[in-house]
Amino acid sequence: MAVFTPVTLDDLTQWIPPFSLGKALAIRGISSGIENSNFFIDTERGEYVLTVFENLSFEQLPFYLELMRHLARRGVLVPAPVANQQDQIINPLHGKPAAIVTKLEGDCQMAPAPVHCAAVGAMLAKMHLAAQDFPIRQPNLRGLPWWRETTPVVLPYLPPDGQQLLRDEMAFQEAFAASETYRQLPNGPVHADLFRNNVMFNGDQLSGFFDFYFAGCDTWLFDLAVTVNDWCIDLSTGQLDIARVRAMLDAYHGVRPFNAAEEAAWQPMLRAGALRFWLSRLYDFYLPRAAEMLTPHDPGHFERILRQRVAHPAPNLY
Ligand SMILES: Nc1ncnc2c1ncn2[C@@H]1O[C@H](COP(=O)(O)OP(=O)(O)O)[C@@H](O)[C@H]1O
Ligand SMILES: N[C@@H](CCOP(=O)(O)O)C(=O)O
Repeated sequence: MAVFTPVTLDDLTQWIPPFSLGKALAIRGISSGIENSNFFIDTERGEYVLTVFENLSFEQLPFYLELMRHLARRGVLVPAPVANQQDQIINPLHGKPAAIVTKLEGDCQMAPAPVHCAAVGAMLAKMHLAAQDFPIRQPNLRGLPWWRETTPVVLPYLPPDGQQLLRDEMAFQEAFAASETYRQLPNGPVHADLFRNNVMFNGDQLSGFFDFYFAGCDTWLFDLAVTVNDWCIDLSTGQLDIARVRAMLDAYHGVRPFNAAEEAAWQPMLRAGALRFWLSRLYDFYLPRAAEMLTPHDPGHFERILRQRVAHPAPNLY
């Protein structure tokens, strides 16, 4: 729905020469973004995506864009940032940071089958391995410290049974995060928001992961739990669909085998993945940002998922 900062073909024509993409031929705004102003641009060298960042600063952006550059160079399917002749990938446009990245072909797969889940699982494992030596470190900014801050802010808006669930789950997650099992979980840069709307498919062929702006360093299992909680469920109930879960986990394991600590941590981590998005959706629902123009996502969806994950044992990781 949003292009917050308009960019005309004239603006682009003046801005684009240092990128060696030839002349700008056309620009059209992408309506579906919610955070940034995104455009498809046609150049003499092909089609790209231009993003003008509305909230992230020049100081914050290198983690995300350099991570994408690092992953693309290692063959992980992600948009590759295009550098200018000075090798800069973040440049000011209308006073805001902006970047050009390669365009992923295809569309999002909003009704995934096991074949799609397998492709996502294998690419996610490949991404975790490829990001291991990424030199910039930033914690997951939506991790446990943020849950601690946010819980007391949203608690007053919840009915008694919701308050009880949130308090109990926070206590459970605090204990889990302090456990020896947790310490043994491999970690590194993760996407942390790999929902169906952040992956592109060209037919049944995965063409790439995008929207890295919640990425940070966290356990690899947390990333997988977030992904399973969106890709492998019945959206109306939050119940896991075992065929899709198996397809994703087996494909991931085939590229990056799980360890025993991860098996022990799997159910708590599925709960953590649900809690993280319950909290952010509660926050956005009850405390919307000024000038927020969007209908907030339903927090009840992740409350249902959390209750499901608490009540039912997780399928084996491997
Ligand atoms: N590299 C890309 N290749 C193809 N399409 C893209 C790319 N990046 C973004 N898009 C399109 O733009 C839309 C909005 O992008 P998104 O990153 O979700 O924006 P925002 O961060 O503003 O929410 C996506 O749904 C997708 O259709
Ligand atoms: N995936 C999150 C919201 C993050 O927004 P995105 O559209 O940029 O991925 C949710 O569903 O709560």
